[in-house]
Amino acid sequence: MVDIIINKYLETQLALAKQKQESKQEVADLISLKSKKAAEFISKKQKHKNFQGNEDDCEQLERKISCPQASTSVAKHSDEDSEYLPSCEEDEDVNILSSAPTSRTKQNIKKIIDDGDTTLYNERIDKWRNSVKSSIAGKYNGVCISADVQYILDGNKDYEVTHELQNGLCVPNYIWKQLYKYQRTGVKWLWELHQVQSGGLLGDEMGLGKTVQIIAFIAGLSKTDSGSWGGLGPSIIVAPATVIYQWVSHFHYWLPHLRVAVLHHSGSHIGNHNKLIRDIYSSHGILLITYAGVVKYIKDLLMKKWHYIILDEGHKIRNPDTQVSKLVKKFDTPHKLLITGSPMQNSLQELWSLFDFMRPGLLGTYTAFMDHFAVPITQGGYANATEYQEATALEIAKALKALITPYMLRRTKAEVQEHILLPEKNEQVLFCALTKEQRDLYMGYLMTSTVRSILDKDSKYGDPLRARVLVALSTLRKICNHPDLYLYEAQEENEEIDQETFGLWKRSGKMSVVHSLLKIWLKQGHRTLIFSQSRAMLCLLEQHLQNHDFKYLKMDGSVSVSQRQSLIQTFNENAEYLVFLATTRVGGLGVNLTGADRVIIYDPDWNPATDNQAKERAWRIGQQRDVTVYRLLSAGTIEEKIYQRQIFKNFLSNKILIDPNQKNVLTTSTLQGLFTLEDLNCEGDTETAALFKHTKVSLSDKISDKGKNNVSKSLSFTKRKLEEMRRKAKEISKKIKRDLAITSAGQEDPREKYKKKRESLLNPPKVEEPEMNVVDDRVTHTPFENVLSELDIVSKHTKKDYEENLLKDVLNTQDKDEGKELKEVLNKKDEEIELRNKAENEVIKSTSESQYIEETIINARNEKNLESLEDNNDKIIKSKSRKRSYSSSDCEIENLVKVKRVKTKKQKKERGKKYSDDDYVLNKLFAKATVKNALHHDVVVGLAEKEKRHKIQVEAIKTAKKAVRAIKFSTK
Ligand SMILES: Nc1ncnc2c1ncn2[C@@H]1O[C@H](COP(=O)(O)OP(=O)(O)OP(=O)(O)O)[C@@H](O)[C@H]1O
Repeated sequence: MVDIIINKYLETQLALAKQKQESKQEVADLISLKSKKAAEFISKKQKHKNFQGNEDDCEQLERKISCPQASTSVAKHSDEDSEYLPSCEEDEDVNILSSAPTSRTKQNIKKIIDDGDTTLYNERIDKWRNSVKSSIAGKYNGVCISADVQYILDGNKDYEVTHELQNGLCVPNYIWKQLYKYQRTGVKWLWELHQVQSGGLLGDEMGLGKTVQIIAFIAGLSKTDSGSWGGLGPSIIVAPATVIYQWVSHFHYWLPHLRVAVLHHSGSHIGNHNKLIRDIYSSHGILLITYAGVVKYIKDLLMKKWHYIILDEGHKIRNPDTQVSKLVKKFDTPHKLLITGSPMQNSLQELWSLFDFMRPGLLGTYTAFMDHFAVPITQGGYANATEYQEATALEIAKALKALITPYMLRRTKAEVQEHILLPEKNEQVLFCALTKEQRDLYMGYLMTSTVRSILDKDSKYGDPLRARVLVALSTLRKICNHPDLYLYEAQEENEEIDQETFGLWKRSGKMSVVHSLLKIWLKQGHRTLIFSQSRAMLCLLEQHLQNHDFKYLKMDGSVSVSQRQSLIQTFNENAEYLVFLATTRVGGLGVNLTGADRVIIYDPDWNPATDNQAKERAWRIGQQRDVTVYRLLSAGTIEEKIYQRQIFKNFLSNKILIDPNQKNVLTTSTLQGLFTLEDLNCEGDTETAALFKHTKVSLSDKISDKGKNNVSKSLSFTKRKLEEMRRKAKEISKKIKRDLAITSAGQEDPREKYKKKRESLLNPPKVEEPEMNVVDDRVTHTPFENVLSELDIVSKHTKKDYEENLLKDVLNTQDKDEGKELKEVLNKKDEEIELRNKAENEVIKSTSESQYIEETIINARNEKNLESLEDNNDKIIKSKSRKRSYSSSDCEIENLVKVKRVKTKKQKKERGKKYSDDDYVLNKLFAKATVKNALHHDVVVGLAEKEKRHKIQVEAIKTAKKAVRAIKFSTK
């Protein structure tokens, strides 16, 4: 009877598997009707909508989910949050110039005041002088703290003395002495350029103090009587809006006597801007201006001859065709400096544009450069390049590097680590599973007419392909972030949203990861920066933080420029704020956010530099704690493709800036490839994880290995005790056999029989392809298998639960009569199981004991004051009877058979010590199956294989020489 039922069950399962296989081909039918309808509806709506005009949506969304900080009177800014579209050149305050400064943050944030207003400037100077006087007299008045005042307070007498460089630049001692060695080299290099009347590019990695080096150099100029200006002449610094006030505060600290005014509506100057330009010009001060400001005031600025023009985050002019790039090149001075930590981001033409500003002609004309340098280097960079192309690319890259090296100074953090002693940084890419809802929406959207029209070569749609592709990609990215960012578009204007479920973290794979991370980090005492491309996503994250009582600050394009720096300072100085939310474009550039030691990059940008800039906000001089960066990617989606694109771009810039020998592993991607949802491969890897297998973080291995090592090293039972344990295990094993023999006398061992059946159920004939589930079996099984090997007998208990579940499943799949029969069988089975339980419990007891013993010994090994393992073992054995049960209710995660270990308080504490915070976090994420794979980002981007010697090398060198000749010729 049992046989028949089980056979029937098997047949049903096979039929189900077959059905599944068939239905996979018609995946459309699997998609929930609601999602499909929504996808079509939104797709239609998008056709009538300008794909960039989603600022209004964002404002509305903020109001609808009633973020308390959202004000209804917020001025509309089209800021840098270009919401998922490839990076553009716009400055972030293009529209802010004409609008009144507004803020949605209710925190009491103090504004930083520039020297635009003459009276305020004079007041500041008076305060500073008094502070200097009082500190010299040993009675510091506590009013103004600047570098020189601090220097005096530190007991230094030579605050007025300067350090003279070769050929006369005199840098005040109080600055010079505080510079790191490599920063002094930087100042010397700037002075050399100055003497040969040349511009240059200071390209040190983010956070190495480029601002400080520039200020030290300016301080030197202001103290040096040389050149036609007799020292420092009036100068302009152009910077992104967010960092304008950071410059002000740096100048006020390092060089307090200098007048520094902001030409922006947020500045302290009131009235005609020409008056401010005149004032600053005549006082040989510094005029700070945004990139958008340059466009606005260019005529008035060009009326005067300036001593220096310095572009901070100068990569803003990387596109030679933008208005601002063309305008900044019009300033008539040889002293042009460009500062950026990301000199090359997407393509080689960017490098040309930067050099065209500060060293015009060095790289020839644009066309010559593209033809002879950019094209061969890029071509040779693809994985499918011929050997000749590769060799040529290498030689030309070397030649280019040699050309630019004298005018570009770039040091990496690794190179100067011995000076700055930065803490460790751990950067990983986490591949997060989509939720079922996201997956359905994603697949649904891939089948809409919008996507079909893109992929259909004979499409009759009239609008340009690029625009349609951008709309579609942006939609897919929204789904990856949170289903509601997408579904929201389907709502009518006045429709109220369901406050209960709207933006719920559980509905998004990546948000679930953020939720887990924040919970753990709160306990571990970390503070976090979260960057997203999109203001709308930030809104959902904000709502989540409010719902969970996280204290946070938020900075996006709607925060007024004058308050951004104060907001940053508030976060850095005030540990009660646990999270700083920012859009990547506003908060990710140029600012110091060292108050945080954890960074989450929620969604990837097409431009790797944007994400790199963002993560560098925390890992920079001033950071005291180890930093961990997590880049979140939705597995199998467009986000993986974006990440791959980032890697290629990184490779390209590394080839020029670091090592021309760098080799690429990526091929070009097709349009079709962008519009797919990739499944995991047979090894459970996402596409990118498979490509960069060697960079994978395999935490489960790490932990189990650690465990194993510890166990093997720490097994120091006495011979007598080991014998005792072996004897006990044998007894138990005999008892089990006896019990089973009684229950199945004369029959084939039902346990064996059932085991066989179960095996065939668990491993049915290969008709079914692995399907990518919300919970990733493979990831969850890996740790499980590792645990199995360690806890062989214990795992049987959990396997047994699985068997029971399988049988229960049968009840749901059969019709009623069969169900009755099955119930009877199940009851019988239950009896068998109960009997077996009894027997196995004995085994489990002993195993849980030995497990407990093992763990305690591992922990005990780490104790400094461990008396003796012998004594400890005795104690453990005495207390063993108290710690023994494993129950199926311990299984917390869907599809995951998890063995919960029994832990004492002491063990928990020790465990914390044993694994780092990051290991613990990843372990949790893997266990929850929200993360499928993790890669070490640094290893992925730093792929530097040793170049093979090619026979055609000589030929390549010749071509490179020709290219250099062509460039030179083109400028004549
Ligand atoms: N010699 C120094 N002494 C003390 N602090 C320093 C020194 N050099 C740099 N710093 C501090 O290090 C931090 C980073 O410096 P800065 O903002 O100049 O870096 P950056 O290279 O311009 O970064 P980014 O490229 O991100 O704009 C700042 O807080 C700065 O005050």
